[in-house]
Amino acid sequence: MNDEPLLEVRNLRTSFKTERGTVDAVDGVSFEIYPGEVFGVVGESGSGKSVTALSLLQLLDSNSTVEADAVRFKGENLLAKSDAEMQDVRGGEISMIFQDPSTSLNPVMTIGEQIAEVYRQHASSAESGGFWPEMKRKYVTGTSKKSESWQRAIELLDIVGIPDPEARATEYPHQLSGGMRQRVVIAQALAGDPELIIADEPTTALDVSIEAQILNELVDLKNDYDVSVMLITHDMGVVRETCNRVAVMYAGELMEQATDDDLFAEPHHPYTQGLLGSIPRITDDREWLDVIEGTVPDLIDKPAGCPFRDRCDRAFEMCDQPLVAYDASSDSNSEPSEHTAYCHLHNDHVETNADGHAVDITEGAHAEVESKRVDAKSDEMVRADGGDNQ
Ligand SMILES: Nc1ncnc2c1ncn2[C@@H]1O[C@H](COP(=O)(O)OP(=O)(O)OP(=O)(O)O)[C@@H](O)[C@H]1O
Repeated sequence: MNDEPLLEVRNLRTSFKTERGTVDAVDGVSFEIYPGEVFGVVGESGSGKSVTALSLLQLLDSNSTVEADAVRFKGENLLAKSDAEMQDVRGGEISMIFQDPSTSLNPVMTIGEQIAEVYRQHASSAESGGFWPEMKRKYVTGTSKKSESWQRAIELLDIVGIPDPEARATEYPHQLSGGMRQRVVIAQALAGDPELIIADEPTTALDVSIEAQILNELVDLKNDYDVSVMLITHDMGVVRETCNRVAVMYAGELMEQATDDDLFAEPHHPYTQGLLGSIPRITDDREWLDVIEGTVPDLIDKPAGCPFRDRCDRAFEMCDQPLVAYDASSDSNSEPSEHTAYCHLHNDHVETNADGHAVDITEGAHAEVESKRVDAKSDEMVRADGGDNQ
C-alpha cells in the first residue's frame, strides 16, 4: 500500500456503562482504509463491528466512552471534532448505510426529495470536488437550487440502477421493493459526495439475488467514483465476493487482518479458519457446514488474553497472555505487514508437538511473547493491557 490512508484508526476502545458493569465492546482495534478500496470487517454477531463504525462517527448512546490513540480521516482527528463538525462529516465525506433501509428513509417524503435534501445540505462540498464534476449531466436542466438538487436526485437514482428514475423520484418508500429501497439509501449516501461509505450489513435484510445486485452496485461505485467502502458483514461469502482487504473481529478485538486473497488462501487464526469452514463450497461433500462451537464471551470484565481461547481447539498455555500482532505475511519485507494474525501460535517460540498441540518452548514461558511483534506501527499495535495507551 503506497497511498496515504483515507482513514487511520489506532487502538480504538469503546465501552458502555450498564447496570451489570462496563461492556468493553471494542478493545484496542487498529486498521487503515485506503482510497478506492472495499475494506471488510467480518465477525459473528456481538463481535463489535457496528460499535466500531458508530464510534468513528460519534453515533453512540450517552452511556458510551470512545477513546483511541488516533482516528484520522484525511489526516484530521475525528474524535476532536465538535457535534456540529461531525454532522458535516456524516452524510458528507463519510456516509453510512444501515441494514434495514426502512429505518433510513422517511415514510412521508418522496424518495427524490429525501435524496435532494442530503444533496442540498452538502452542496458546497459536492461542488468543490469528488465525483460530481465527472458525472453525466443528462438530467440537469434547471438552474435554481431546488431544481438542481431534484435533478441530482434523479441522476443518483439512475446511477444506482433504479429504472425510470424521473417517475420513481416522486414515489414514497412504501411503493418500492426492499432491494429498490436499499438502492435509494445508497443514492442518498452518495448525495453528499462521500469519500468513504460505511455499509453495515447492507444486504442482510434482502434476498440472495438482490443481495448480489446491491453488492455489485457498491463495487461499481467504488470503481467508477473512487469511493472507499467499509463493509461490515458476518458473511465470509460476501467478503470473498466484494472486499480487497479484511479485518476479522471477535469479542471486540482484531483476530486477523489481510488482503482478501491472503485471508482465503492462508487463514492463520483458528477463528478465521472456523468462519471459513462455515461457507458452503461448490465442491462440498460435507453433509453439514462446520460451525464454531460455543458463543462469544461476556464482554463485561473480559479476562486478558485471547478472547477466543475457550472455543479454540488449539488453545495452549500462552493464550491467557495479552494478545499481540504477529506478522503472518508470506512476504516478510512488506511494510507495514499486509497479513497480521493476533494469535500466539505465531510466536517464534511456539512449536507443535507430536500430538498436534502447541507448546511454548521458551525457558520461563511467556517471557518472550512479544518477540515477533509487528513493529510497523510500534506500541500502538500492542493491544494488551490498555494501561499505557491513554
Ligand atoms: N448501547 C449499548 N449498551 C451496552 N452494550 C452495547 C450497546 N451497544 C452495543 N453493545 C454491546 O456491544 C457489543 C458489540 O455489539 P455490536 O453491535 O458492535 O456487534 P456486531 O459485531 O455489530 O454484531 P451484529 O452483527 O449482531 O450487529 C455487544 O455485546 C453489544 O451487546
